Amino acid sequence: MLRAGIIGATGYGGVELIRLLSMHSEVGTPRVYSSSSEGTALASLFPHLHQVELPLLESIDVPSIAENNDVVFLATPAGVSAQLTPQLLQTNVKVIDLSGDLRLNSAEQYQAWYKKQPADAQTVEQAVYGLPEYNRELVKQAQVIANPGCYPTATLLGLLPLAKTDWVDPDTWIIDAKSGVSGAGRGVSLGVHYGELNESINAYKVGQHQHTPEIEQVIQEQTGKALLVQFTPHLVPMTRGILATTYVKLKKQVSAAELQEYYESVYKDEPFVRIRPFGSHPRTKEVSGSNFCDIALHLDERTGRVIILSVIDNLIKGAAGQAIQNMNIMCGFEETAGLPKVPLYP
Ligand SMILES: NC(=O)C1=CN([C@@H]2O[C@H](COP(=O)(O)OP(=O)(O)OC[C@H]3O[C@@H](n4cnc5c(N)ncnc54)[C@H](OP(=O)(O)O)[C@@H]3O)[C@@H](O)[C@H]2O)C=CC1
Ligand SMILES: CC(=O)N[C@@H](CCC(=O)OP(=O)(O)O)C(=O)O
Repeated sequence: MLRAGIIGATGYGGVELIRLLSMHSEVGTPRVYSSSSEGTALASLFPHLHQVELPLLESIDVPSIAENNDVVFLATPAGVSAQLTPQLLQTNVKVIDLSGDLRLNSAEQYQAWYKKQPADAQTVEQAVYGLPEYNRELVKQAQVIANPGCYPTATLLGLLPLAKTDWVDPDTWIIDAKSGVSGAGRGVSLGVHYGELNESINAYKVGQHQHTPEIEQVIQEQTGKALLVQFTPHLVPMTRGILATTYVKLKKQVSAAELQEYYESVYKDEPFVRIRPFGSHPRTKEVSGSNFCDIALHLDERTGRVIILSVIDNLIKGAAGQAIQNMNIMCGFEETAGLPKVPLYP
């Protein structure tokens, strides 16, 4: 059995990793690590985990973590992986980082968008961006994965097929995305207070969200074109889910049938991307609890724009599920192992 450890096990990403790993036939009972609750039983903090067999939370001691695990997930806030991952990589352990610390190639970009000290250049260079649909071969060989951000996952899976064609004007990408509040993690702040959030919707970090350079970097890597995207995230009063609505201007005439056929062919062998009928309206509820990204295409002939709708569960395809998908690929397991086959509904 694979030995897996989770640092940041008391957060939303961490407990979702525990839930999914508990259903994985190739992985043993994970070890769980905490910077604040050493010696505590996780089930005393999370009663829903009551029957899951787990050891007590352990402190974060790198030599002991490396000795006792084959794979370590970091479900920790920005800044932590930049410190821990270089130490973990001195050993044979594989690392899957759910935070944004290892995603941006440029230290200047990381500092500018995350306002934190970047990881050392060698660690960042070693990290493979874990979007399996586009980087599967690199993920297979990787020792360290930068698990993609939740908004970039939904956005890039929707946008990349079209970005790779010469059908669109690359300077016209606009992404309008909405997230449930679990995207902000378990920590409390005024913005995620029930009374502030319920029956309300707001944009935030307009023109300043840290996932903007991540989306631009991956488009450039995948298409060779450097470009700027307009990305606006919104907070909506639901627990889970992201809907990304992406707009781009066509520069060639393309029919609805061509678009649909093209997307279906790009993703035909992908276990976690489902192309919906042309002109449909995927709901976050229809992927909730699963590792699916559902995508629907629209064409507005009046304005000459394609509109791409993509939905994911931010905690699964946007975080813990994609991390396990990456682990499966790195370890030679079935890519779908441990990941729910049917979403929760309603
Ligand atoms: N929520 C989501 O939908 C997504 C989250 N992410 C990213 O994944 C990471 C985890 O997110 P999420 O689980 O939501 O966050 P949470 O805030 O829910 O949990 C983070 C955990 O990190 C631990 N932690 C805090 N400070 C430190 C520290 N200095 N050193 C070590 N551990 C620390 C805490 O546990 P303890 O006090 O026990 O150590 C805490 O429970 C973040 O980087 C986030 O941006 C990425 C995609 C989606
Ligand atoms: C709703 C909400 O607040 N979402 C978070 C998701 C970002 C995240 O998870 O951050 P990294 O992936 O970059 O670490 C946000 O917008 O900051």
